[in-house]
Amino acid sequence: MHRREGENKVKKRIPVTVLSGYLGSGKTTVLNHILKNREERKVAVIVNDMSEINVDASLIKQGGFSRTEEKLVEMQNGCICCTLREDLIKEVEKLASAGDIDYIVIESTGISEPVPVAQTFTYVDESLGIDLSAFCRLDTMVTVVDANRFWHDFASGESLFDRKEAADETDTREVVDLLIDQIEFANVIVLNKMDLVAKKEIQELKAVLQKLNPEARIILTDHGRLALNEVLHTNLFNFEKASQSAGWLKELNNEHIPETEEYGISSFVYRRQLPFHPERFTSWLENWPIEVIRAKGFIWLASRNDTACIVSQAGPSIVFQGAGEWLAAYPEAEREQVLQEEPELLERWHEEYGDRMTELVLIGISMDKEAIEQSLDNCLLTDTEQQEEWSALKDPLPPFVTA
Ligand SMILES: Nc1nc2c(ncn2[C@@H]2O[C@H](COP(=O)(O)OP(=O)(O)OP(=O)(O)O)[C@@H](O)[C@H]2O)c(=O)[nH]1
Repeated sequence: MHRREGENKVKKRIPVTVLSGYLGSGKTTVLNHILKNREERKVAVIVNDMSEINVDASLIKQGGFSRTEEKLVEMQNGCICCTLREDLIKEVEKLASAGDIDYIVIESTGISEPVPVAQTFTYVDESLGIDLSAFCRLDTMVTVVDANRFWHDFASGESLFDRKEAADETDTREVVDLLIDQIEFANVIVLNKMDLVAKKEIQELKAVLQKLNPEARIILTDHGRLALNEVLHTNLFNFEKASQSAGWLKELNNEHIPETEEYGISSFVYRRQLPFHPERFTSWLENWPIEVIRAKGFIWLASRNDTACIVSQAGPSIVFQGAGEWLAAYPEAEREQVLQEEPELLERWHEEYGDRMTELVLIGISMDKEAIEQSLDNCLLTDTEQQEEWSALKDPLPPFVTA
């Protein structure tokens, strides 16, 4: 009896598809295509667009549906950007509780990060007293990629601010970082505008995207024409899984993704249990090998011996920051406690250095693995340098900003 009630409850939760994708990639085109082909489904739409609303309003009104059945909600006082959006939560709740809706499709702005949008559906907002997961469930995160602009945007080195597309003057995000976030968190990647790109280039780009996100389903489209079941009712979204689906993370966790030989796309992990010399490593960062398109991982820098550093690169954007202390730098009692609780950490524990280690995943096209490894090895402390006082080594990198 109880089980049946539970099942009914789950069935009633309205599935939600979120359309992300950089500005102009074709989100609205996909949305209009969904509305044109929705057949009997009663689809409500939430548009959160910084630019003018260009969802075909006639598609919303057409067909004699009442407003409760088909609804277009426009949210123009801001965007679903970097924080959880109170207005999004309220809108979704309003739509869901009005009933008589089969599906909700949200078009987020081209500059929104996907994780906070997804969190909107999984976290209870105590200040509002609303738990969206009681009304609806996130079904699919879709990212639309403009096949014709991808490499241009990827390599541009521009920030959203440079392009006058930033949320405000404090928004310093780089275009390429946003592209990567949207790709790495998607269940479905719609590689759109294939009519504008040669077939071979499309296949190569598809292989790159698959390497960046091995879990994602990739659909090739022109003018957003896709089968609706590829983006609606897929049941693909799972927060835990989505957070673990990035290609670099899989590689770091030893789930090597087979190479795509045809296009020379490959990946490897650079692992060493010796620290980098700060000057030589900085100079390596400044001369980043162009064939590496995405890299992320932990760095052990001799001059910051207690801090696990993180480097995250996507195209020309390289972010280097602190990620907390190595466990080996903890006070002894605390360290012992953690090691007791997580004994698997001991498997990689070095007698002298503990968990200090560089582990960097590199994904690229036509990479010369040996040459890259050699160039990184050249940055490691030499035997003589290991005898010196590491904290006295000149460190040209800026200090980490702590929140
Ligand atoms: N050639 C071609 N043009 C397309 C395709 N898909 C969309 N477009 C055009 O690309 C432009 C941008 O498409 P939109 O659907 O408005 O893109 P968007 O992602 O919603 O854009 P923003 O709302 O500004 O972020 C429009 O002029 C579309 O007609 C396609 O597959 N091929």
